[in-house]
Amino acid sequence: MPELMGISLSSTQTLTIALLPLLYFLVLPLLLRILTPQPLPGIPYRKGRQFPIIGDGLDAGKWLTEQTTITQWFDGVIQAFMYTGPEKGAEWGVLGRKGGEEMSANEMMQDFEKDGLERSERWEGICQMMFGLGNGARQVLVTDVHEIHNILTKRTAEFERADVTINVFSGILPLGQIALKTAPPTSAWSYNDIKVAAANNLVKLWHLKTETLGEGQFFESSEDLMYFASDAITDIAFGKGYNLLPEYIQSLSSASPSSAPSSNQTNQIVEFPYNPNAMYHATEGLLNTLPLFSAFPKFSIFLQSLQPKWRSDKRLVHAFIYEQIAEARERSIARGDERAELADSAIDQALLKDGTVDALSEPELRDEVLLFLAAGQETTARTLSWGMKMLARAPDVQKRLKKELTDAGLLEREMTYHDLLADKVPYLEATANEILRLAGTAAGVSRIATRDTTVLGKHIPKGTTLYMPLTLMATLPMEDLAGDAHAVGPSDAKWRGATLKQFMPDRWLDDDGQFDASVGVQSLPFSAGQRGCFGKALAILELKTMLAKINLAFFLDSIPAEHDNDEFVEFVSRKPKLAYVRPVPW
Ligand code: HEM
Repeated sequence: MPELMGISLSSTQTLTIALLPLLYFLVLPLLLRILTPQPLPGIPYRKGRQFPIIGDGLDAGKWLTEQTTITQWFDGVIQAFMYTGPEKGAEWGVLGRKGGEEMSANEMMQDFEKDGLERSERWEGICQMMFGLGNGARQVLVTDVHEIHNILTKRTAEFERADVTINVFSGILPLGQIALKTAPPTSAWSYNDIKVAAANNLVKLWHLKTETLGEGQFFESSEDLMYFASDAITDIAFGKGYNLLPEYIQSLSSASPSSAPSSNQTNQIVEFPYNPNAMYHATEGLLNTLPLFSAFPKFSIFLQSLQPKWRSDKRLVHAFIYEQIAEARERSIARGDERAELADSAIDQALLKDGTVDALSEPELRDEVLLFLAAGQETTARTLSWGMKMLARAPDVQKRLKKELTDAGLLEREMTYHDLLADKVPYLEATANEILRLAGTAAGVSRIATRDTTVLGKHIPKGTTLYMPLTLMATLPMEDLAGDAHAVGPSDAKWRGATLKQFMPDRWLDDDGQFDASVGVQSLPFSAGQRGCFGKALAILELKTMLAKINLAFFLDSIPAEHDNDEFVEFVSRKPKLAYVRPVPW
C-alpha cells in the first residue's frame, strides 16, 4: 500500500491526491472562467468586474450601503464613461476610490451634477456591466436616443421584455402582461372617460387640512396622493374605488377637538392620523413584496410566500378581484345589447365580446386587473408628489396655470375629458409633461436580445440584457447621449445644456403657445413601442385632472429649504424622501 509522510493510503485516496493538481490548475480556473461573465469586445466596462463571479456586484453593493439606489449606480457608471472617458470611467466607483482617492458614492455622483461637463470624444453611447453568474449576467447600457427609439419601437423582434422584469413580477402576477414575453396584445381596454370623483375628494381633504394649519405649517402629501391614485385606479379597474379619501374625509370631519391635530407654532409639520381600510393594506402588503432589488427574485418571492401575512394579503386581494369579475359578468348580462356603451371600467370592457379579450381565463383576467394596481398606482402618486414640489418652487408656473384654467372656464363648471385636451389647455399639458420628464418615475427599462444582433455597431449576442436609462436621458444634452454626431436634439435653446435640469414647462410650447410633443424626443417617461406603458393615456389624464383641480383650488406655498430636497427612495418608482405641501386657498 502506498504511503504519504508515513501514512498508508488506499487506492482511492491515492487517485484523489493525484487529481488535486488537475482540479486546482485546470478545472477550477475553467469553472471560474465559465461562471465569471466576460465583457463584450469593443464596449467599455468597469474594472470592478475583475472580481470573479460577482463582477460589478461587490462595488454596487458598497454603493448601496450609502443609501443611494441601484439605478443611480447605473446612471453614475454611464456618466463616468460619458464625461471622463474609457480609462477613468473604468476606474470610477471602484469600491469608493477614484484616481487613488477615497470618495463616497454621493461625492462621486456630485461630480456629474456640475454644469458644463465636456463629453469624452470616445463616448460611443454604450457601456456594459456584469452582475452575477455567466455571460447571461452582462448588462449593456445604451444612451443614444435614436437607437433607443429604434429598439423600443421598431426592433421589437430582436428585443423583447427582459427576464429581469419578468422575474420581478411573475411571483405576484404570473399571468399579467408585464410578466409575459412579447405576445399579441391580450387586452382591448381603452380610456376616454375622466374620473373626477377621486380628484375632487383630494381637494376636499386638503381644504379640511388647511383649515387647521397655522402660520408656516405644512403636512406630508405623498400618502394622500397614494390614496388618490388608489381610489382612481380601483374605480377605473373595477368600477368601484377603494374609497380611501371619502373615509379619510369622514374621519377628519368627525374628529373630536381633542384628537384634532395641534397647530402650535413650534411644530411646523402637522400630522393627520388615518388608518386606511383592509383592502388597501392587503394590496399594498402584496405589492410591496415585489422583489425589485433582489439578486434572486424567484427565491425572494418563494420566501415571502411562506409568510402567513403574504398569503392572507394575496387571498384577500384575489377574493376581492374575483368578486368584482363576478359582479361585472352580471352587469354585462343585464346590459344586453347596450353593454358596449355602458361599460366604463376595465373589467366591464374586458368582458365585452369583442373577440380579443373574451378569451381571457378568470386567473388571466385577475392578474391583468391586479397589474393595473401594481403599475398604475404608485407611479401616478409619486409623479404627482414630485409635481407638488416642482410647483411649490415655481410660483409663476402656478399663476400662469391658474389663469389658463380659469380662462377656459374650469373654475365655474366641472371639467370634462375634452376640456383637458392639449389644444384647449396647452400650458397644463406642458406642465404635466415637464413634471413627467423630471420626476424620474421609472428610472429605466430593460430588454433582452432574442438573437445575435448589433447595437450602435457593437456585437450583441442573443440573451444579452439591454438597459436604457430613461430618467438620465431626459436631463442630459442629446449630443452627450449620442453614439455619434448624428443625434442632434431640437435646435431650441430651451432644450439644451444646463436648462435640461430645470423645471420649465415652457420648453414644450411652440412660438404660438401650442403644445408640441415632437420636441421632447429624449423624454420617454412611459418608455415606447408595443411594450411601452399600457396606461400612458390614462396616466396623463389622471395627472392633468389632479393638477388642474389642485391648481384651481390652491396656491402651493414654498416649503423651507431644510424640509425640501431632491433625495428619493426607490421602489416601483422614485419617491421623494421629503414631500411636504402647504396648500393655501387662492
Ligand atoms: C405616471 C404614471 C406612469 C408611468 C411613468 C409609467 C411608466 C411605465 C413604464 C416605463 C413601463 C415599462 C414599459 C417598458 O418596459 O417599455 C410601464 C409599463 C406598464 N404600465 Fe405604466 N406608467 C404609469 C402609469 C400607468 C397606469 C396608470 C397604468 C394603468 C393601467 C399603467 C399600466 C402599465 C402596464 C400594464 C405596463 C406593462 C405593459 C406591457 O407589459 O406591455 N401604467 N409603465
